Amino acid sequence: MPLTWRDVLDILLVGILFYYLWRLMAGTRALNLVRGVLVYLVVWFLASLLGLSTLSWLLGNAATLGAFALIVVFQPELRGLLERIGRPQGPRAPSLALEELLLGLARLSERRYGAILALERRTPLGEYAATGEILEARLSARLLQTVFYPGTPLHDGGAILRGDRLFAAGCVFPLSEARMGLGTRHRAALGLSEVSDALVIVVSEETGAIRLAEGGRLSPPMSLEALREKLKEALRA
Ligand SMILES: Nc1ncnc2c1ncn2[C@@H]1O[C@H](COP(=O)(O)OP(=O)(O)OP(=O)(O)O)[C@@H](O)[C@H]1O
Repeated sequence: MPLTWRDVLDILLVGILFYYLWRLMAGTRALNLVRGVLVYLVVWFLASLLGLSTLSWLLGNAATLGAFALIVVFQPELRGLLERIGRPQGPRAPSLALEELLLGLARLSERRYGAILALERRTPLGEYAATGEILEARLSARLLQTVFYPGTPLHDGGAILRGDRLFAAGCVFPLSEARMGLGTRHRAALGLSEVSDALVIVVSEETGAIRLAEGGRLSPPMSLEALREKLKEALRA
């Protein structure tokens, strides 16, 4: 059968689809899943090819059950994936009071006030804001210190920035499953960055170190200068 332009288009689109899926999954647990599924399919294929009927029957039946099990186990990743596919395009964030934010972070870090701050971008974080207290207050360095002052009812949990407003505080973020040798504050920052496009800043209570979680990756401790550049760049994109 001759190759038509439709076949070429078909192959091209499938290629692009796989390329984007691969990019979306890079650095997530889902990549291990894909490798696992590929090994499974190869073994299944070989079993059928060699006529190993019991093994191929077993693998065939387990595949149906396994598909449902995978949907349950990888529900957070699938959710993150679908969210990224459906994310609206356009400006990523309204104006951010960057210098006020950096000043606040500097104070939190000096004083070792543990903090977790999510900068909302295209993914609406309303459902996480609803787990805490809605503040809708103009962001200031002093407000940040007040919210994260140890012992206040709102210091426990994460805060959400929407543009130049501190939208909510005391919020519960989803915990990442990744093993990284850090506590729940860092796991919550990473977790939220896995299921949304938020930039999540963490200040460690133990060391005062500032890190940034974005797209399922947590940075090493970074200086305020580096964070300023990173935020400028990310919010421009
Ligand atoms: N799911 C969550 N969402 C938002 N914040 C959370 C969540 N889980 C824990 N936290 C915050 O993390 C705090 C516990 O931090 P923990 O000491 O376990 O973390 P850590 O990563 O070791 O950070 P640190 O270096 O600050 O000690 C809690 O008091 C709470 O404020």
